[in-house]
Amino acid sequence: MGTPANIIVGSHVWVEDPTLAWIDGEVVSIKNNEVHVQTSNGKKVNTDRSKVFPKDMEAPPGGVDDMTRLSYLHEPGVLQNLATRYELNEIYTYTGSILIAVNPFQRLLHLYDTHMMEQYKGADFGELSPHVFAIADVAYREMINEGKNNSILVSGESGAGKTETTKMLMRYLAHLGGRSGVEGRTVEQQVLSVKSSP
Ligand SMILES: Nc1ncnc2c1ncn2[C@@H]1O[C@H](COP(=O)(O)OP(=O)(O)OP(=O)(O)O)[C@@H](O)[C@H]1O
Repeated sequence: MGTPANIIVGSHVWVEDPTLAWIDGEVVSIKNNEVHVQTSNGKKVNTDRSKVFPKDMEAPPGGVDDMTRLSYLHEPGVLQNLATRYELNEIYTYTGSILIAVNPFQRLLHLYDTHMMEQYKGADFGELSPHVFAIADVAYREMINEGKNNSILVSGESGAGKTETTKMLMRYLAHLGGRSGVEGRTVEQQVLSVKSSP
């Protein structure tokens, strides 16, 4: 995460904050490698130039749905984008072909209903809003088209939402399999019952 050299007096920047992780502010002076920043919450911070990151003042108010479109792909930029989207209940964001999911800690039922599954079925990747169904759809289609096994890696720290995400992936894949199966159970019921077995 290199720091661009174009930090000057008046630049809008991000600096580390012990409580908020990052806070935005404006550079008021620079002496050698020490940068003085007036933060938006009224503090004065003196820090090394290498710890000051430019803030994109032209970022769309609702954030971007693919982080490769961020002007600055640094930690505060990424976190700011995720937080902006999260406030709008947009829990999914792409970084290229990778999906980032932020745990909503609430049921967002509209995100996972049958109507939503139907929308993602066969849709070009990136055509619709970032979603776990889009990832499952691409993986499934590649598997069918190339006739090879495929995998989806779900990773994150404890409590991040891996189990929920995996459930949604399996539900979508089972939905694609769609026909009624043995003993009158749908493929979805069969797949989900396999997962919950001890
Ligand atoms: N997409 C989601 N929608 C609604 N709630 C969610 C979602 N993802 C996570 N949660 C909530 O967060 C809780 C923790 O998520 P989950 O069990 O999936 O985490 P995990 O990454 O599998 O954790 P661990 O590694 O500790 O098993 C869930 O019980 C659920 O309440």
